[in-house]
Amino acid sequence: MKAHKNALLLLLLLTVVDSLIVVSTPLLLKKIIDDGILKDDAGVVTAISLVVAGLAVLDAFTQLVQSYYSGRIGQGISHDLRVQAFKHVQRQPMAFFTRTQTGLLSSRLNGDVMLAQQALTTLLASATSVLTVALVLAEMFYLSWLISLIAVLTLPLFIVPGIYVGRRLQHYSREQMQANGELGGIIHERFNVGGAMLAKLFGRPDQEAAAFEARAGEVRQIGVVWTVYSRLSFIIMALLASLTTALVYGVGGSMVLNDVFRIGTLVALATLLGRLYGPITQLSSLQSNALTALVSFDRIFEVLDLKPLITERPDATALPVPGSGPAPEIQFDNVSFSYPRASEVSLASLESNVLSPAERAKGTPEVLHDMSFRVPSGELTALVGPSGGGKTTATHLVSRLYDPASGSVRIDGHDLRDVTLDSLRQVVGVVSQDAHFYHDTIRANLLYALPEATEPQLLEACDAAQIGELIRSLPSGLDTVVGDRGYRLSGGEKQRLALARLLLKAPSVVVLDEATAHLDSESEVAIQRALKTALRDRTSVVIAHRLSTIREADQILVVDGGRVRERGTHEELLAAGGLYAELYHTQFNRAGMNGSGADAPSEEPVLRGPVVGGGPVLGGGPVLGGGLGGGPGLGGGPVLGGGGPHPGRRLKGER
Ligand SMILES: Nc1ncnc2c1ncn2[C@@H]1O[C@H](COP(=O)(O)OP(=O)(O)OP(=O)(O)O)[C@@H](O)[C@H]1O
Repeated sequence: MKAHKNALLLLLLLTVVDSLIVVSTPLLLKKIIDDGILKDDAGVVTAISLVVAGLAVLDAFTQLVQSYYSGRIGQGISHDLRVQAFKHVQRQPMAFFTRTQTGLLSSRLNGDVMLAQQALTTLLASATSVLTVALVLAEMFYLSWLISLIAVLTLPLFIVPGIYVGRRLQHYSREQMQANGELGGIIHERFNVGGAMLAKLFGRPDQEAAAFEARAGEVRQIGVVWTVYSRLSFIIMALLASLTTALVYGVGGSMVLNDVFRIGTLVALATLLGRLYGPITQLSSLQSNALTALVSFDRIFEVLDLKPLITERPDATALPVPGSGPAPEIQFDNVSFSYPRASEVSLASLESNVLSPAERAKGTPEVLHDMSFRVPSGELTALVGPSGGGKTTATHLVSRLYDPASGSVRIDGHDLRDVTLDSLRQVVGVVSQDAHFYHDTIRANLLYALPEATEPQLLEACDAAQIGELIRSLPSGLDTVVGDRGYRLSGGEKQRLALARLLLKAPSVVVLDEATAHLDSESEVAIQRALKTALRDRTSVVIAHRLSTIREADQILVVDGGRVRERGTHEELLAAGGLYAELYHTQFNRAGMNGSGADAPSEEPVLRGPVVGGGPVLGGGPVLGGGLGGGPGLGGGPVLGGGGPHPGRRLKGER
């Protein structure tokens, strides 16, 4: 508000000028009639008419400038709010985004800000009416107290319905906003690429359309009631204004006949009355506008008041920049963790399936229990284990998407809660299984990691990630647009592009969720090569699904039930004959159905060579590309060659 102080002062000044013009015109009209027309003085009539015309033009100009400034203030405040809310939501933890429905959030950040701004602009305009009303009433009392009293006595008839209608409007505004937000949420969820695909494969379009229509019907219903209420106040006021004008002419006319005052005074009073109802009408909607603004501000501040769960300490220190020394080591010290409860991280009104407050406050079960391990500098630690064991959760703690409930996660001895978020982001690079890309060019998506990267740097990273040749073969090269969420790239291409993005960022710690089933064998080979480059000299934690990666690991952690059950190298763990050995045998036996024995030493770890599909998968998902040890495996025969692109090929979906 401070930033808009000057504009506000100017607006106030313009309001004074406008109000003075409004009250001076009726006095001039009185003079034209009483001193000009009634006294047959053409000079007075002409002169004063010209002054009235001049004032009318000045008034029009004043009002124009007034609306510019009130608009500027309203828009300025909404701009500040919008930007502040965006930055605030950026700071929210992942848990906020996993719970929040995007459509509702976007309606909050867009729709509510817009409504608040509209209401605020109208409010500013009508607040200026207060001065006009005061001056008009003062002048009316000066001209005739009786007629003014009649006018004042009618005021409650205007204000009472205004208050009632305002309350109803507030109620329906809130309902309308919520319903619109939910409608937006359905559209967003059903029509983003993932949702659209799911609906095509599993959905029942007729039922979905019917459900949507029912929801849209509710929006229509609320909209109709809202429109009626918003018109109602104006209709009542227009009616009352007409009735009182008739009354004033009736009473005032007989006063003129009885020589209480002259006709000029009656015309001045009638004109003033006309000028009174305009601002009063505006003032009576002031309340409903104020309420609308309040509702919207309330909804925006509800978001702004949500404290981010992950924050940076004021005295946080920066981790050493990548490349300034050996890669740091990672340490988990007695880490226990449970996902935050709903009430801690999100707002009930932004979730589609609203839980009761008691359910929202209920604690969630512990997912990681007293987990301790060390990933030495520059080494690779593979996390394996059954699905739901806590591998992904553990990796989330390394990039501080969440904080542990007890114990600590350290990078080079620094507790992550004590380091700056910015430096942590520089040090830790993450590649998830289903890497996300913005609906933009490949170039823009890569530059997201390193905005100052040159074209040769971009291509170099792409080459190292085994995707350079493919990109060069595309008609638009780096300027090819990847579809929404990268849907025009194959799974393997996406992971390689994600690796190129990681290489550009050049973090010293890499957290990687290895791709599982959706890769063709060609991609597998390319990915493994790319991985080799990406992980070299970096401290890495990999949720490993391929035996080749697992065998490359300096250390394997078998994570099950939120605990590290076993640790060691592939050979050590096999020899120990525990859970790892069991997983290995069952998975491998499954992969090598065509006769490769459980311990067949034949599969070549892909990380080491250009050839060969995969081995068995530990910890989830079927295997693509069979092991060399026997037969084709689950997903196809072994592959030779480096997985390069076919010349001139196009992206998925391109014609
Ligand atoms: N956002 C979340 N909120 C609440 N619980 C969660 C959340 N994400 C995961 N969990 C729970 O945490 C436990 C561990 O899940 P996690 O994803 O870490 O397992 P995982 O070992 O990575 O499994 P997978 O191999 O299938 O990916 C599971 O019981 C899961 O249901």
